[in-house]
Amino acid sequence: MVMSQTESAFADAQSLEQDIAVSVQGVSKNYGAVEALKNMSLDFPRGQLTSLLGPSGCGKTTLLKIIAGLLKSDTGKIIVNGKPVTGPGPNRAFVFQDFALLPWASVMRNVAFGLELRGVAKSEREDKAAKYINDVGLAGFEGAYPHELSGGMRQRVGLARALSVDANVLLLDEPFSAVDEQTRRKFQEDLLALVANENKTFIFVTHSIEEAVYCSDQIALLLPRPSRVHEIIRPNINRAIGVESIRRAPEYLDIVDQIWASLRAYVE
Ligand SMILES: Nc1ncnc2c1ncn2[C@@H]1O[C@H](COP(=O)(O)OP(=O)(O)OP(=O)(O)O)[C@@H](O)[C@H]1O
Repeated sequence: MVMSQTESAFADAQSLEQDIAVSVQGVSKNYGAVEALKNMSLDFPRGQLTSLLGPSGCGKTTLLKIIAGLLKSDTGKIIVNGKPVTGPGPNRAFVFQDFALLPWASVMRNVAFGLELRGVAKSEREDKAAKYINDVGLAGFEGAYPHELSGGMRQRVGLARALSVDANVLLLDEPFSAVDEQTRRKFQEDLLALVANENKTFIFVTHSIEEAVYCSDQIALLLPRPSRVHEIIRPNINRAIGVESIRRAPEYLDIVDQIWASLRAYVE
């Protein structure tokens, strides 16, 4: 039997054997009577971008916070680089939805802030911050303050700060939700370049099926009530054909349709 690309995207995920950076093992979390996560298990391959995709309320942010060590699970454990998570740690950096920048500090200080908290000397932290300011496309804005920047630029500051602390796991909670479509697309390209060049593990919450299929090595499709991993999909998009061709390619559109079919019942 010949498998379609869509079928093989789903099958590949099952036969995957890889170096796992983050492993979620039997994690449950209740908020009072609300079962936000129920016995969830999920692995995140090292050096890859995994999206958490699913309808509102399926526990994506909760899972991200538990991985970050900002929230305790009721049952189960999180293993990062082979060790159980007991709280926040330097191997993970969180990029918040609202970017969480210091309004009174320049771009340079904001980006270097994580290193400042760790006691890294000023010249060393500014060298490092300068590299990531450049990598996220903000060269020339080192002295600007958050209120002088657009939403997209502030988001880049948040990302540069997360990159500069040398965490090998980056947790991004809907980083593209507050920006216009054009900025979002540019940012997706930059993110893909970072994934290719940085050998870091990216865990990325999104509501957008198209974005998940375009950007991800792996998509964990979560469904609610009770929240669970419905499917793991590896899109295997050939990015060499260029953005515009990808967005029209039948294999890309097939995966988008198949995910939409799974989600439809929960959003109508
Ligand atoms: N602090 C809290 N107290 C009570 N209930 C909460 C709390 N945080 C989240 N919840 C509930 O837990 C469930 C999962 O929430 P969570 O924010 O993790 O979902 P999500 O998939 O990230 O949602 P969204 O896509 O809307 O951001 C939801 O039903 C939410 O209302």
